[in-house]
Order: sequence, then structure tokens, then C-alpha cells
Amino acid sequence: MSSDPTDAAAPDRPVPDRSAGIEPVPGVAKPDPILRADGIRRSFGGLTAVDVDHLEVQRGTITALIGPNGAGKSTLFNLLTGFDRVDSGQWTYEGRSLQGLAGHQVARRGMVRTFQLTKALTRMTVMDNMLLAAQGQVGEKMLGGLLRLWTTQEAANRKRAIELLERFKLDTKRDEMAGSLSGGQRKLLEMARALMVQPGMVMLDEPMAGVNPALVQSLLGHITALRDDGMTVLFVEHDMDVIMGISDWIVVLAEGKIIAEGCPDDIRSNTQVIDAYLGASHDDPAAATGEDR
Ligand SMILES: Nc1ncnc2c1ncn2[C@@H]1O[C@H](COP(=O)(O)OP(=O)(O)OP(=O)(O)O)[C@@H](O)[C@H]1O
Repeated sequence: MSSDPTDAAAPDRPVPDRSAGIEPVPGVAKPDPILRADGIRRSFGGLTAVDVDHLEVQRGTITALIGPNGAGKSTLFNLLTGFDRVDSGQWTYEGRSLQGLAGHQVARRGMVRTFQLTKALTRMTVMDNMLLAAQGQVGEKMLGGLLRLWTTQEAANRKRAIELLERFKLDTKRDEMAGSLSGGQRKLLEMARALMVQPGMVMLDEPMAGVNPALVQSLLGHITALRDDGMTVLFVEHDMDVIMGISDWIVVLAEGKIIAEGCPDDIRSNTQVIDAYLGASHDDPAAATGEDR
């Protein structure tokens, strides 16, 4: 990563289109992939949740992972970030294998994901949430041990936490319980927590879910600022306006497989994508194309 992600605002410079010229076909090779995955499979009983032959994520882009309910988006996120185990497959981040690593080890390599705040986290202050995130994405079982290890790194971590809370306009909330934050503020905290480990790639799980429409623009600005600061963003989202509005590239999953990839215009006009959404009984078909209803 070339610049400090704690910069308060997105730099005022044009962002190069890093997905220009890439052919819109499933599994297409990218000129400068930060993440490469091959043969990623995961079944639950008889159900194949994920069956991805090849996926590359281009460095420095905002890439959306979309698909109807049950398509396998969350499972793929969990697998790539070490929060679930593949049945088979290999994947690399920055050319190094992540196979078999736990979530916190993946985060320390620089690929970090956001999580909805768990109950335990909502009972901690905003600042303690940030300090805990600095330890990497460990399970709550390890909380006690980590609390004791805080002292050494604490000063540096506090400084970084304050910078990030200022960036996300949460600095006045630092001593409040995370559970008292609004839906949008929680999303901001989830993003701020992810940045504590200075990642090169951030994976956002439904960053707009439960957010008041008034805060959507601000959140979108923060997501594009991550990319403009040099990070790669991969996100799962259902809101088609958001997806079409900020994505450089879109990967479409259906029944565990990548059925389409391309820039927003490619995806909007892709009949296979429209069919996949039309075939999913509990999704709104109009949403598949991002058309006004
Ligand atoms: N732990 C599990 N045990 C059994 N089945 C699971 C498990 N996790 C996911 N599945 C199944 O795997 C399939 C893919 O689920 P997944 O949650 O990854 O889809 P998704 O695309 O994220 O869906 P949504 O958009 O609704 O969140 C679904 O059929 C789901 O029921």
C-alpha cells in the first residue's frame, strides 16, 4: 500500500481505472491480482455452497460479490478469510498461500474482513473495540489473554485508533458503549476496526445493511476513500444502486459458481445474471439490473 490509510480525506486526484480492458468473462485473469483463488469448494451435507473454479481480484479496485440469496457469497468470504475450512482449493494473497491459516493470521497478512459487531463487542466501548481489533481478528475465546498483552503496543495502537475514529467521525463516541451507536455508526466502527491492522485488502460484509438512507452517501464516500488510498476492496452487498454506483468490477455468484464478471455496464446487460435473479424466488427481479422501479 502506498499511502497511509489514516489520511482524513480521499486525495483530490483522479483514480486510474484499474479494471479497464479486462474481458468480462467468469474466472478471467487480471493484470495485477492481489488475490487469486483456484478450485474453492465447500459443501454442507449434500449441498454444494461454493464451487469456484478460478477467481482473481484486481489490486486497487472496488469489487462487488453479488448473487441471489443462498448463492454462497458469505461462505466464500468465510473460506477466503480463514473463518471456515475449504473441502478443497488453494488461494493466495500477494502471492503467498493463505491455505490453512486462521482468521487472525489472514488479517495479519493484510487481508481483513469486517464483521457485524457481536454482543460481546457491543458491551465494550468504542475505543476498546478499536484496541481489540489491533490484535488481529481473534475469536472471543482469546479475549482474556489478549487483554493482558495490550500494554506493550498500547500507546501506538491508541494513537492509530484516535486517528481512525477522527477519520470516521466517531472520536466523540470513543468512551461510549459500541451498542449505543446507530446502525450507520456501527458500520463505520466495523470499517474503522478493520483498518487497525493496516490492511492491503478490506472485505466488507453488507456495509449498507441497516443503515439510515441519510448516512449511505457518507459510507459510500468512506468506501471509495479506501480504494483511493490504495487499498483493494471486496464487498458483499444486496443494494443494487450501491453496487452499480461504486463498483469497478462485479463478480456474480449463483448456486456457488461464478456465472458472470464484468464492470457495472457488462453486468446490467448480462442475461444470465438477470435469469439468476429471476430464478431466485425471494429476490426482487427488478433489482438484478439496478433499474428504477
Ligand atoms: N453452516 C452451514 N450449514 C449448512 N448450510 C449452510 C451453512 N452455511 C451456509 N449454508 C448454506 O450454503 C448456501 C450458501 O449460503 P451463503 O450464506 O453463503 O449464501 P449467501 O449468498 O451469502 O446468501 P445471503 O445473500 O442470503 O446471505 C445456502 O444454501 C446456505 O443455506
